[in-house]
Amino acid sequence: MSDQPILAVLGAGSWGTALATLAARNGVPTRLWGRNAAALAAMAATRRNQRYLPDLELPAGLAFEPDLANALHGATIVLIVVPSHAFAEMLDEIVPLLDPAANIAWATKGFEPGTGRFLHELVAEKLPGRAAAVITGPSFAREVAGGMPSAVTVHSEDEAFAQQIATLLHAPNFRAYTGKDVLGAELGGAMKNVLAVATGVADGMQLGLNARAGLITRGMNEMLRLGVALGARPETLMGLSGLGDLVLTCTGDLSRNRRLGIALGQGIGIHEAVAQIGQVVESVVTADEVVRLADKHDLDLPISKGVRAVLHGEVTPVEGLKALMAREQKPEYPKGLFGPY
Ligand SMILES: NC(=O)c1ccc[n+]([C@@H]2O[C@H](COP(=O)([O-])OP(=O)(O)OC[C@H]3O[C@@H](n4cnc5c(N)ncnc54)[C@H](O)[C@@H]3O)[C@@H](O)[C@H]2O)c1
Ligand SMILES: O=P(O)(O)OC[C@H](O)CO
Repeated sequence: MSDQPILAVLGAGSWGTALATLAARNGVPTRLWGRNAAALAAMAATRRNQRYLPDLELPAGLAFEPDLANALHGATIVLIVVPSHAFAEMLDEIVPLLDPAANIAWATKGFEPGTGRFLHELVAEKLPGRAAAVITGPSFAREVAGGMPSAVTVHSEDEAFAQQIATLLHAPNFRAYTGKDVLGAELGGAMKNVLAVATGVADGMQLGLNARAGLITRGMNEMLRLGVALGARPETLMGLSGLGDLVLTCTGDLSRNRRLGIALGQGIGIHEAVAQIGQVVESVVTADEVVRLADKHDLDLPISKGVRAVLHGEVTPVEGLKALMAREQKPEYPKGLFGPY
């Protein structure tokens, strides 16, 4: 691992731009690649990402590179921040272009659509032998870009690589904790997007604060049950990557997934709601994959399943809520907090 990393950030939306800015401010040579060459040229000229983070002044040390091969040339760390539906394709594109010394990090939250495979599984399959780390946790790009205090996690089986990524991003108001539970960290970041839709729907229907707290807590239970079944560490799910991001996204109106839920709860159709948000709303694809994984492990996750059904228009939000409330009475933790479930 090189002591003087060169960073390529792939994905010039709000989160890729915010993370690239943190690294560049730390003096790390950083290139930001995006698929829209005109947008990159405008960023280079104005030092602003006008569409995604207009208030952020982009540091002088941040370079913009529309050519993927140039962006990757000599880069020793590649940080992928494209939406989950584009993740596998992005890996395929970079495989022949990577520097032999390059290690891989990502801040995408989600699964491979259609298979429920974790992003770390895709990285291991397509880029074997390279250190791999996920950056996740409660972090609205706009707040990070505005220098507001934030704490995230970096998980990797390679502790030195996790530490290197944490150091690369560290700032007076940006703190990264490290860990080794890549699966747990990824599961928390993906599932909270689905659960945020549920609380958003309830808030859009003006069901009150009791409903919101109930959904967050029972949602956390779903995250723990699926996580433990898949081999995640419960403490990862109870930490920043799980509970932390769940609370943020279920209560913070900057969350696009929460805003989607609010719109659905107000009777707005899904296509119109997603178009109004105008950015990536990961729950739209992630809900299917959470339910796929739950079915595979024979787990009943009623909130996640309800969100999936509402997103597909199979039930209305009112019908979805009625179904949740009509479930049979049972103990809160039939088999203890951490299972076995
Ligand atoms: N924005 C946040 O606060 C935040 C925080 C943590 C994690 N994330 C995660 O980061 C990922 C990216 O989200 P974002 O917020 O930056 O999204 P965004 O909507 O702000 O931007 C999406 C970017 O992805 C690009 N893109 C879309 N399809 C692409 C493709 N096929 N190939 C290459 N680029 C493509 C778009 O051009 C755009 O630049 C998501 O998984 C999201 O959950 C976002
Ligand atoms: O806007 P959301 O709902 O995609 O959430 C953004 C981040 O994942 C919050 O940690």
